[in-house]
Amino acid sequence: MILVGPGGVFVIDVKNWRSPPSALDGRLHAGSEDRHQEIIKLRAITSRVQDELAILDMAPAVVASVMVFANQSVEQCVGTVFLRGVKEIAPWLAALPRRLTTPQVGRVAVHLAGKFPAYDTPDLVERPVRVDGSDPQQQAPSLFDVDAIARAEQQSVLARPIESWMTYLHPDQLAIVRRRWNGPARISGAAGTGKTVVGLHRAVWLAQRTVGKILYVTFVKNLPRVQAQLLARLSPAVADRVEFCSLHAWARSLLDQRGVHLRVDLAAVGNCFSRAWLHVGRSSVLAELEPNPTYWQDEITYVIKGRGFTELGQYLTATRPGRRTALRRVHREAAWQLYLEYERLRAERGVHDFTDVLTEAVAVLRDPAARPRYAAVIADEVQDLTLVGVRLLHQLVGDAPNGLLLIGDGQQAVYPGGFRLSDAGIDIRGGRAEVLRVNYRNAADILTAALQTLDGQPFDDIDGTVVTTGPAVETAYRDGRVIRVDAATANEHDQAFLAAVRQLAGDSSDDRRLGDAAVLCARKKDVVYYQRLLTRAGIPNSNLEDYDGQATGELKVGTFLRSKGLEFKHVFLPHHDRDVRKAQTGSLTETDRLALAKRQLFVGMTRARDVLWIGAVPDAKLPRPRTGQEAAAVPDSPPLGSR
Ligand SMILES: Nc1ncnc2c1ncn2[C@@H]1O[C@H](COP(=O)(O)OP(=O)(O)OP(=O)(O)O)[C@@H](O)[C@H]1O
Repeated sequence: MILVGPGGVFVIDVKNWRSPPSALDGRLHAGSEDRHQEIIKLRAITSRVQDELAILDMAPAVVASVMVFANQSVEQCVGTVFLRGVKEIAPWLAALPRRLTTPQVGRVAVHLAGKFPAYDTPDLVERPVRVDGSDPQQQAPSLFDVDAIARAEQQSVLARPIESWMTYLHPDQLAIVRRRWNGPARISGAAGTGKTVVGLHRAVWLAQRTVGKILYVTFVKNLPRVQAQLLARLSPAVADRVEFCSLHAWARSLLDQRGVHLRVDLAAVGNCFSRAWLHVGRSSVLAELEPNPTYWQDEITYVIKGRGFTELGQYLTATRPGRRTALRRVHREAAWQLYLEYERLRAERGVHDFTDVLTEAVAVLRDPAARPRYAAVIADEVQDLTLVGVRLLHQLVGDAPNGLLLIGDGQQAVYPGGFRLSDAGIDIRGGRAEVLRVNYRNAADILTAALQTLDGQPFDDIDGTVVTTGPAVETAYRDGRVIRVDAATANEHDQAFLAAVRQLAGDSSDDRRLGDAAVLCARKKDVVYYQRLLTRAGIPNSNLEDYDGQATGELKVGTFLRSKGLEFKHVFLPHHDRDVRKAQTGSLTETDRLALAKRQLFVGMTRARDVLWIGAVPDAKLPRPRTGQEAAAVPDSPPLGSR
């Protein structure tokens, strides 16, 4: 039976077993008898229904398999199949959040009725008879608990409605979700084109067709929580089959399980770098090229260690994707000396940085027996991983069909440096590079303003090409606006900012408008500053680091980096251009600093769906560029891979 309702489409198989159903080792049993074949048959029909619904652009996640048991009380899952007793089924269906409107239910039902014609059944006239002659209609217990269904319906009404993308996809998105690749694949596309949406649907599709776990990793540490929430709403049946984790957390847990304990201490490694700079960096040719040691710290993190170089020869001949400042041989030799000194001091202190965690995990996984088994690995925001990180993921599934999926957009790379997939031995040729082109998130004015910030600057793509033109992207039409405030002083700027936030909150008790808004800043210290300012003004706010995707009434405050992959109806960017202006130091590495600051700002701007507020104090004097020595004492970018 196929049931279509507001909660989705359900392929239902009704069983009348004597023994209670149960799941043993992931297989369906009736008492002690293995009846898993029934699950396989049901899944096969579900898959046919999914194929038919793809014609209506409907995502596979909409279709669920359910086995209903007469005479049994059961509420559990076997793989992705729901088992429900006849008493449980109705309240369960009634409680589901609404996915389809009434007209959509009608369209889907008509379409499926045409594809799956009903069996002819003889007209049965049911005439229950009791031997004692009493009227069974009067005495039979009701099939459903009407109160329970009413309570469940109430629950459904209160539940957040399912977003449209959880049900319907663009034909290009849907085709990618269902594609069969014979090796690693990659999805790219400009901001807001639904890359993560496709990644989540793909995870569901894979989970429905495999038995192993799917690993879904990203670089940012708060994003996995949000993505896990989304997947649980998209397809509750597969929620425990998909493991969401940041790459570093995953690698650390792997090392812990294998008994390899590293002492990751960011303050200590930062100190090791500062000392290494004082010993061998600041008196070298490096300081002439760029006196701010942060640039060289990044060179070690993202280029030398991030790409896993172990010999000077490798570094001397390497191209440096993501960094355009030309380094001559003397500079590379000096950077290598700085790296060696840093490593010496680090080893002396017995501390490790984040890259060490990934490098060590790669070493552990060289032994195939040490590799955890995954049916597939999906990496989101892949442009922010280092080469070592991508190698680690590739080790887990190799070139298996549908094994590795890399999702990302080089234009949104927020860390310096980069890599090419070919350096990781990953080949995506042969129709395994997909591009998405419709932006669903940003109002057209917001996207235009964000692209103007980038000013057409080229960026290095992980496929090894340099992209020099803006992305070909259409916006799905939506109203929205960009509000620009140029203030004369910082105080005036902040007053305008607070007035805009207050206006958003209004005087109403509806705190949802604040809850779907964020204040994004380039630096952590600005986050602290704006949280204080908001708190003093009595505006409820919370740090984006603590956000897990659950709706709250608080205004979120965080850095551009923490906002990766997220989106809000309203976004405020106080002093939005400060880092871009600061990057224009006139130093020889200005191109790299400027490109990075612009990409980070671009990420912040493209988090806004409807309204983007951007403040600036155009005439503000910026602090003079620091000398190498001062900067060494106060690192101004994430220390050696802090996330
Ligand atoms: N088919 C769709 N129908 C309706 N909305 C969609 C669709 N696909 C995506 N969206 C909307 O676009 C938003 C952006 O999608 P998503 O976060 O997946 O984009 P992205 O390409 O990963 O973005 P970014 O790279 O900027 O983080 C989603 O939250 C969703 O609201």
